[in-house]
Amino acid sequence: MAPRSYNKKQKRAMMQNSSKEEPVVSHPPMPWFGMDIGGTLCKLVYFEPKDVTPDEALEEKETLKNIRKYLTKNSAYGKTGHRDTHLQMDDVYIRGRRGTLHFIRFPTSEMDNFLTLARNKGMATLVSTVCATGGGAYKFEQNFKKEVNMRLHKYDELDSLVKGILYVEMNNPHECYYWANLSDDKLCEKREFDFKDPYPFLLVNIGSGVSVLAVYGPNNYKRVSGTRLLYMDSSLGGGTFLGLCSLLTGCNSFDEAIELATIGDNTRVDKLVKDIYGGDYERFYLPGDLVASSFGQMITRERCMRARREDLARATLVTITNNIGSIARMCAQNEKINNLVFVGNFLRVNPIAMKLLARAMDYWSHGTIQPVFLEHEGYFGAVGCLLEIDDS
Ligand SMILES: Nc1ncnc2c1ncn2[C@@H]1O[C@H](COP(=O)(O)OP(=O)(O)OP(=O)(O)O)[C@@H](O)[C@H]1O
Ligand SMILES: CC(C)(CO)[C@@H](O)C(=O)NCCC(=O)O
Repeated sequence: MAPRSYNKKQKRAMMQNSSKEEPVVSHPPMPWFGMDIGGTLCKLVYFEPKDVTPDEALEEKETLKNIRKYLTKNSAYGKTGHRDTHLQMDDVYIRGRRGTLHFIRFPTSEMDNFLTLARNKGMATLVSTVCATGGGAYKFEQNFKKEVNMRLHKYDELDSLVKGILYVEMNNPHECYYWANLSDDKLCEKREFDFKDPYPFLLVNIGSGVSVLAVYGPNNYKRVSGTRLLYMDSSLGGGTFLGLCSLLTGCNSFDEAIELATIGDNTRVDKLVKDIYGGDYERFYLPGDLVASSFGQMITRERCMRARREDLARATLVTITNNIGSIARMCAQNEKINNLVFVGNFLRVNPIAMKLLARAMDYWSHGTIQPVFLEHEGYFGAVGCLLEIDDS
């Protein structure tokens, strides 16, 4: 992958929706939202126009003004809604309009409360359509119609994911990074990565479940992993981690699970090669520190009593992450693709998992695979479907 050689302005001109030659089109009415309603989290991307003309401002309905103020002045909405202010993207173009992208998330289980709030804020009085993707775009379609008089324009989640990644990467020079100095935890750090000429790349989306895509070009990809395909079953994902961790530790949130895992020690829970061999299994080059059996120590009462909540959280994180890493590696081998990109909210506030994945790829590929991570982790589907906004 060669060094980045185009500047912000050139990149904008390259964007499909902001070409100067493109005829002026009429846009759907504001507000413009993209929603990715996933199995665990609902991601909402809001485009705030910054090029509003005085005439437009005069015409703007009071409700719309209030909604804009509510969304952009707060960073917490109720008990569970959050705006990720550190991810905000200013000065971006969508369909020739200049504005700011705001990134908001809330648990999908709170959908009823979200719809009630949206209705109370007057959304139902705005004749509006929302671009939506993810399974929830289908599951909650009628609720949107009934509660807030909104028609959902549904888009496929994997199309939106790829589209969103390409758009965000084009508009944010600091989007991609990798982990350098993996062998030394003290020196291990994030470094910017150049994403120019990335094709083909294997895209591993770790949400509630895991989807693996082989991406050959902007509009050319295939889903290579899933239960319906013979050689891979990826039903362990971020949801499995959170589910198991909640059961085992009694934690109440993903953030708490990660905090516990950060101070935990999985070797008090897992059985290592050295627990079995007393050292390395030299004949087959298995180092003593390798996990031979995840949770393998938890077979005696005494060991179970000694394992702390944080150790259980760490062991759960290591088990699930390594499993996902193996699937990614096998897919990469099968598809003969060396560029790997990991996304999805499982990686949110989760450097442990990212470094584990990076180390696993490095180890198994003998240094030929260097996985890339993206700052906007789980928001690409929502961005991608927002870009679909059209006159329909
Ligand atoms: N605040 C959070 N609450 C719950 N889970 C979180 C949170 N932050 C990160 N996660 C992790 O992210 C995962 C969800 O990721 P993501 O939002 O990408 O997927 P999703 O769209 O909900 O799922 P799917 O695409 O499979 O339908 C959870 O399973 C959990 O592991
Ligand atoms: C079902 C989806 C696509 C929803 O985003 C995702 O959770 C997933 O890819 N799960 C893995 C399902 C499988 O094993 O094919």
